[in-house]
Amino acid sequence: MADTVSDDQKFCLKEVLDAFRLCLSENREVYLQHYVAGWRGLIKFLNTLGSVFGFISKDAVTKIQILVHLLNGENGSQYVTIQSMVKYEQGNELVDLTKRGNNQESGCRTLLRLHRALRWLELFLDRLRTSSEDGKTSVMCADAYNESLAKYHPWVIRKAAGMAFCLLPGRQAFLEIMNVGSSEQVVAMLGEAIPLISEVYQITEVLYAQHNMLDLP
Ligand SMILES: CCCCCCCC/C=C\CCCCCCCC(=O)N[C@@H](COP(=O)(O)O)[C@H](O)/C=C/CCCCCCCCCCCCC
Repeated sequence: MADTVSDDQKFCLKEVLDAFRLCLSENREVYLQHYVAGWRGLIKFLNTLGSVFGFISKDAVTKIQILVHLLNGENGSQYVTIQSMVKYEQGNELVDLTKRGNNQESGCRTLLRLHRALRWLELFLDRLRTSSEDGKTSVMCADAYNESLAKYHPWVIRKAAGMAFCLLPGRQAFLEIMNVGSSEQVVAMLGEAIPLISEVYQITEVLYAQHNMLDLP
């Protein structure tokens, strides 16, 4: 029977690993183009999980589209790295710092939402990597969410997310979707990917803290 998912829509952990590796420049700047590519790869995974996860995927896609639009726009050269984006948007008063105003779709605000989600991803993947064969992905996902993203979400989103987590496939099926090979191979690749994701997260966190932008509305 023909495969209904075309190859470029299929999730591949290696693709995500490569994107996050390419994110980092020699002087520890973060290339926005590869950051976006990493998220695009992750969304493919989300899309394999069914329509219950559609509201999460939709929000992530919207945010990625905002960043792609800025990258491809007339000021695209200012958006090559997260560092240059922050400098440009702050220097030109393109960021709403305390309350939502004219810049609701600034690159800085949009990326901050994905940045917070990246912390969830790091915590979740680390649990997945170190869990036993009978570990429950729904619990790992919920614990990682409660430790990171949940504090930024209103009750209704937390509730919907919690219900969706209960429908996650088991650990073995989860590892198979990664398209890497045996469980051992997936675990080894996660061991490579997590430090890269963590480094990108830390660099962004420090940058946003230096510019007092960790609480953008
Ligand atoms: C290595 C592969 C294995 C893991 C693959 C994971 C794939 C995950 C892909 C995407 C993750 C979702 C990213 C969600 C970004 C959410 C950003 C956000 O916080 N948005 C909220 C605030 O935005 P504004 O209103 O201020 O513009 C927005 O309100 C959120 C709406 C949607 C709900 C977000 C719930 C997030 C749950 C994260 C866990 C995803 C579970 C995936 C299960 C594998």
